[in-house]
Amino acid sequence: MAYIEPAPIKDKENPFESMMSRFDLAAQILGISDELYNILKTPDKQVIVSLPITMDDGRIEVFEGYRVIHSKILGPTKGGIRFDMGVNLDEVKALAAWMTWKCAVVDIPYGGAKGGIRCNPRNMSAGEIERLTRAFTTGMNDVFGPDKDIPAPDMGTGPREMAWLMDQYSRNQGKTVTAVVTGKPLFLGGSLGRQEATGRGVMISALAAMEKLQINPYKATVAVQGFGNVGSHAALLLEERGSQIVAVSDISGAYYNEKGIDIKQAIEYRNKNNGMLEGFPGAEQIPGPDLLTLAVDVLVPAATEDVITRHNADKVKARLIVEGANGPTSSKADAIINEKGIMVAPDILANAGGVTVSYFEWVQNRLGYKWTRERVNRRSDRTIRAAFNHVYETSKKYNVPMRIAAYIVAVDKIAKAYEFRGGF
Ligand SMILES: NC(=O)C1=CN([C@@H]2O[C@H](COP(=O)(O)OP(=O)(O)OC[C@H]3O[C@@H](n4cnc5c(N)ncnc54)[C@H](OP(=O)(O)O)[C@@H]3O)[C@@H](O)[C@H]2O)C=CC1
Ligand SMILES: O=C(O)CCC(=O)C(=O)O
Repeated sequence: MAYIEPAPIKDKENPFESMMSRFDLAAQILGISDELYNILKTPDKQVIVSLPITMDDGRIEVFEGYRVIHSKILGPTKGGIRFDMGVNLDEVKALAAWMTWKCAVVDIPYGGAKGGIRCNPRNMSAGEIERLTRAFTTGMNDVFGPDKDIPAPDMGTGPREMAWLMDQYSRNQGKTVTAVVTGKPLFLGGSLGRQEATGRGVMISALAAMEKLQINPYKATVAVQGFGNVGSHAALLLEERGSQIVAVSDISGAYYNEKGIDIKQAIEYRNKNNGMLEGFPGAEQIPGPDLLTLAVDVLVPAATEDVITRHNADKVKARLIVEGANGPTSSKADAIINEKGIMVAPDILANAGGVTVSYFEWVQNRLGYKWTRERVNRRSDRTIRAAFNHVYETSKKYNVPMRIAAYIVAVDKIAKAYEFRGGF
């Protein structure tokens, strides 16, 4: 079947619409039935909880928390929890569906889910964040479970929040249940390698794509948007493989040095500077959005959704985009990026290193055993490389861009699972 660009969406895009337009196209190419299409376009479950929290000044503030279970056809559902002011139901629905596709692309036995709380963790004390995390966990007591739905970190959350979640769930159950959440601190059942796993998967995907494009990683220049868990580890690991990271950014702006940024120095600076790059002396500050249109070989958007849009896609100069973030390219931008011949290692492939090592963490928790860092890295590198090759071959087979190929791989697998399980 010939490749057709996704149908343009009339009004402003939102992440759910962006996700759906790619899913629609993959479903059309695969010729999946209307019945199955209808099942997959609607999440299995959407839960919203109201969370009244006593703030440090004695006021009671009410937050809204979400968990969306997209599909459990391939196993218990998996997906991170985001603390951010932009969290809303449509975003969480898109992120949950992306988890379904992502787990299928890397062939791990999970369905997809995602959660979040609309809040600004930067303006909250550790005590307030802890109370919020515990209240959310209790609110989701019937949703979470090591065989049902297993959360993990995402934007604005990390091992600290996962420890509180594990502790609160365990208190509610009257026993310690480490396997209810992944991305935990090492001494509480976390896995070696999970912290850097998403960035590592980005690095492995970038190297695999550079090989296809015949870009020498030792001569490649890279710009990385977002300097949190994913962006900073991706930058460090690509630098270690010989590439020159010429720009990094966070919410304070972008930092550019044509001779290359010392990423270890940037990480140390950020860690001492309240988590921010602001004032970083190793580079010149430029406006944040300019990072996306720099003349580099590789662009790694690793911050948030819809940063490459129809408004700036024609100005992107990179030959390769490796998506560390979920949904950084809007579906309207896809057409422009494809027209320009830019290869995209899509989010549901390139950032799947995180959920892959989360799966290894869950396996270790259930075995009551600890793997070495080498074993974790070896297995996750192998998983991402195999997934990359599968998606690349699929893109050749159907003559479609890598993103649509990744959706085809995922939707095909899930369609078969529904067909074989039946029971409707
Ligand atoms: N953590 C994980 O394992 C996984 C994460 N992802 C995805 O990767 C992305 C980043 O997540 P993660 O690294 O965990 O989140 P973090 O909260 O650790 O980091 C987010 C980073 O992005 C920056 N940022 C946010 N908005 C912008 C913006 N508009 N322009 C530039 N920088 C911005 C933040 O800056 P500041 O600190 O100044 O606010 C911060 O540096 C998300 O899309 C997430 O869903 C995907 C797979 C797994
Ligand atoms: O590690 C996980 O289980 C999920 C990570 C995540 O939320 C993601 O891949 O977007």
